[in-house]
Parts: sequence; structure tokens; C-alpha cells
Amino acid sequence: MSTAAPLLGIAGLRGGYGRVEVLRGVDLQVNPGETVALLGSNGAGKSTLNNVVCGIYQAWAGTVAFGGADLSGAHYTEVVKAGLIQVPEGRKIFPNLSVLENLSLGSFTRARERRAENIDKVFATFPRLKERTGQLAGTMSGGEQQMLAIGRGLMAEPRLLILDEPSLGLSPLLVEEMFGLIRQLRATGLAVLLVEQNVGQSLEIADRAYVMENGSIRFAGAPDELLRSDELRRAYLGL
Ligand SMILES: Nc1ncnc2c1ncn2[C@@H]1O[C@H](COP(=O)(O)OP(=O)(O)OP(=O)(O)O)[C@@H](O)[C@H]1O
Repeated sequence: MSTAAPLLGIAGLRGGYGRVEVLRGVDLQVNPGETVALLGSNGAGKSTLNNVVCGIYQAWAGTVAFGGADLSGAHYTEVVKAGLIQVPEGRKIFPNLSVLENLSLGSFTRARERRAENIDKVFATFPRLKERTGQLAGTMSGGEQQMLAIGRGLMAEPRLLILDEPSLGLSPLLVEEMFGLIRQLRATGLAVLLVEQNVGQSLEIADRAYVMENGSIRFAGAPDELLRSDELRRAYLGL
């Protein structure tokens, strides 16, 4: 791990819904340019963590530092402005808007004059979106919709992109394609926090990994360590 200050530093984060505690003191870091996998079974609290970090839900306790600023308790628009961008589980694209309209909405916190330049960058990364600028997003295939959701995230000029289950619901071929796209993003130097059920492919791509269980981080370390130890694999990944 680098000794420089992390890009994202989460410490002692607690949160939940009503009186039900879901996050029980989470510590997690992402360094500049790193791809970090966040794994864990259904209901472990991964999406809740993303939503608390991104200011969609209020934390009960703990801190979130990003790019040297304290984002604890910040409103989600401040989080987006700081460059911490989430591509949510289930894509959440606007089905009745075109590809271009969906992309434009991703840049609502950014200067209008950079919109065209950012759209060009997204099209360079995802040429398939360029071929379909006028198509209604809801009529695109699952893989294309995921591509659009990531493209919309890129429009917000991320310093860190959180991808929540990007391969969910995709066919095996499209899952391969999706991981190829993530590799492409990684190669541009963008930091990525990858929340995934697809353990094998995520650990192949990640620089470091965390495993979350019941609202706490149970493992933090190198993907190799997790994959090589039968005990860790059994305990945390059900493999
Ligand atoms: N809006 C909500 N209101 C109440 N409880 C919720 C809400 N969202 C999630 N939960 C509960 O919080 C716990 C953690 O859910 P969360 O979605 O964060 O887990 P996850 O690790 O992302 O799971 P998955 O991999 O299935 O998406 C679960 O018990 C879930 O039922």
C-alpha cells in the first residue's frame, strides 16, 4: 500500500435504517489510481456503505475524508462536486430519455462548457454509445445500459468511481465485456471501488480487496492472499 494520503479514507463509519444498525464501524481506504474490490454476501451492507459515503444517507458516526477534504455528513451534491461518483446498483438510468440526455444529466455539477468535451471522452471510451446517441436508454440491452450508467458517471469528472454490482444481471459474455471496460478505466489512472458478487473476476482486476460481513470489514489485503488461503476463501467467500 502507498504511504501517501489515501484518496478516500473511511474510518469508524456507522449507519443504518431507523434503529437498525447496518454499518458497525467500517474502515476502508482507496489510494489514488487503485482498483479496490469490496466483496461480501447479500445484505452485508455494501450498498449501504456506498450510500452513506456518498451522502445519500446520513452516517451515525465515523468520518469520510476524500482528496484531503472532510466529507463526513456532506450533502450528496458536495460529494459529487468533490469527484466521488457512484454508479448505483441497478444502473438507474432514465429509460425515457435518450443516451445523450442521460449523459448530459451526469454533468449537472460541472461547467456546461466542458460538457461537449466530456461527452467526446465518454464516446472515445464507449464507441457503442456514440452510435446510439438518440436511442431511448430503456430500449438498450442490459450491457449497453450498464455502459451508459458508467458513461454518465464519467461525465461528472470522477476522481473515484464507485461501481455497485456492474455485472449484475448480465450474461457471461457481457460480464467479460464489463470487466474489460473496468480494465480500460483502470488504465486511465482512475481510482475505482468495485462492489461485486463476481468474486473471481473482481479479484483478478483489483489491487486490493476488502470483504464485508454483517456490517464490518472482516478482511483487508491483497487479492492473492484471499485467493490462496483455503481458510479465507471458505470463511469469507463461500468458495
Ligand atoms: N432502505 C432500506 N431500509 C431498511 N433496510 C434496508 C434498506 N436498504 C437496505 N436495508 C437493509 O440493510 C442491510 C444491508 O443491505 P445492503 O443493500 O447494504 O447490502 P449489500 O451488501 O449491498 O447486499 P447486496 O449484495 O444484496 O446488494 C440488509 O439487511 C437490508 O435489508
